[in-house]
Amino acid sequence: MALSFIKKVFTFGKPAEEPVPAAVERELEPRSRDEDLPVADDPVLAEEMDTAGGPAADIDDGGGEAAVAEDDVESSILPAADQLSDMGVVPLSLLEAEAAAEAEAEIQAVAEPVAEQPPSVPLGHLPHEAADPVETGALEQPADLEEIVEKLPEEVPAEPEEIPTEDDAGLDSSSQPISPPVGEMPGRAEGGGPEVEPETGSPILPRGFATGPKVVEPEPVVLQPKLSWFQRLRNGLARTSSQLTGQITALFTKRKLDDETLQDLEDLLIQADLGVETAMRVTDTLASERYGKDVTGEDVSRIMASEIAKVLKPVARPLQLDLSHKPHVILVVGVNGTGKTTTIGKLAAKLSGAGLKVMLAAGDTFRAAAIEQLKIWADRTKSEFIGTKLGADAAGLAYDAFEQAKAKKCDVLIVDTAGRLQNKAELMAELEKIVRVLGKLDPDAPHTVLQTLDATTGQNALSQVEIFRNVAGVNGLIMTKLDGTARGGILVAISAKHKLPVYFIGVGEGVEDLEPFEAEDFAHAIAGLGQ
Ligand SMILES: Nc1nc2c(ncn2[C@@H]2O[C@H](COP(=O)(O)OP(=O)(O)OP(=O)(O)O)[C@@H](O)[C@H]2O)c(=O)[nH]1
Repeated sequence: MALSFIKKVFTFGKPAEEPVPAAVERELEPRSRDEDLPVADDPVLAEEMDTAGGPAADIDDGGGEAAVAEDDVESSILPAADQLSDMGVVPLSLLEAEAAAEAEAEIQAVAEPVAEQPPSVPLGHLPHEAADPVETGALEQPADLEEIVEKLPEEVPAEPEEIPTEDDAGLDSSSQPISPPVGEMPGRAEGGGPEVEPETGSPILPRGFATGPKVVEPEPVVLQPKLSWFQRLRNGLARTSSQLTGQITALFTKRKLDDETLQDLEDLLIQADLGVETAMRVTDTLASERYGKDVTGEDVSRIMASEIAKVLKPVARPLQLDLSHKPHVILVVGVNGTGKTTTIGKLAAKLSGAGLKVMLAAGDTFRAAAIEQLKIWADRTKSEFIGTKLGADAAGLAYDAFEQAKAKKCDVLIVDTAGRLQNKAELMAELEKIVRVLGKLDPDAPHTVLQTLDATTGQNALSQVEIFRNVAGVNGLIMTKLDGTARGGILVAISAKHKLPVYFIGVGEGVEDLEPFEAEDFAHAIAGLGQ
């Protein structure tokens, strides 16, 4: 390499009449052969630039040592100036040397951009719309470019490098971009998550896949809008109301109100558990107002809501607490699973939240889980708690509870009882005993006997009230599980028949899902109307 530069910078032409001395020729001859010189990797451009005064320092191909070695070689093979003249060697002029160096630099300047053509935009594959910069003259092509390119076959790929496509990987690329969009890049978590260093040599994956460690996204905080009680009631009664109003609308589509439609409506309302009495009230009112006229489903819903409200108003009463009694005793009874324990917890939350001192007594001595469940509610609601061992006498516990509540000056004592089927005489007798024992401690106790009713049981709830009323003297009702049932109409039938106060209704398992019973709200919700 250095030798080629030397060849360019120095002319070895000598006057013919002055032959080179044989000794000198011998000394020069072996060193004039390229193969005898140490050769760097890039024998043409970089080193020549270096020697020609170009930016040698910038071109460090890692062969620094080689360059130093070449310098040594050059100095060892370069004859001194006076020696050259002695040898008849005539140095090129400075201008000639510069011209040679410039020529080499030009070759490199032209060659480099060609060699750096991005493989993804191959020549000849420009879109037709895009003007060819060479054709338009925007990019002036050097006249000798072809020649230069020919000289550098290894540096200019004849064919552009193909980017491997999904086809190459045996995958369908018909609708695939060559570069997958952000989020589908290998090594990048989907959804633009934190970037993950792609593994070297990782394959191009189909859409919907990503490589790298699983990125755990933080749980999005979903703020639930706070619903009003009426909204929750409507949601809870949605199944009941949609079934009812759907059937009514179907019945009154393009029909005048006649005897037949009235009879159909009455049947429909009875099947919806509203009870015969309420069904007849609705049809009578409808007939008196609209007989022989066109009637819409909404007309019927409004009249139905109005009649239901009339039935419910007398029973929608607040639970009266006589706080002259310390404690006011509430005995909670009902069939298994109707929601006694849960309802006690919800009531305790309301009462202790209002500043009353409450004691909860675990009178369901049949179920260990029931005792534990009530203890949890007592802790949650900061209420006093009294329990006994499994299988112990429930009446005895009721007695102890009253004594303790009195001693602790509790305002309210709520006694849980075991669920029992109304036809189990033995269990019903035990319930009677609890009532008797409490009556011995305070002639008015229990002051309130609350029965929980599960709305999903439908017509069966009517007979449950009948029996518990006779055995335990039930004097108030709470209907639970009005949410998710299509049988909410049963509350209307029970109210019409027993005329017992309905204090609260439950529309869910949460502590806030128990609210005072409001006749108008319930009537509107069940008829699918607004407040
Ligand atoms: N969806 C819904 N579930 C309720 C409601 N009230 C109570 N529950 C659920 O009904 C189930 C039974 O409730 P409990 O309070 O254990 O009933 P219980 O009458 O004490 O049961 P026993 O001790 O077996 O007699 C529980 O899973 C409660 O969470 C309500 O209003 N709506």
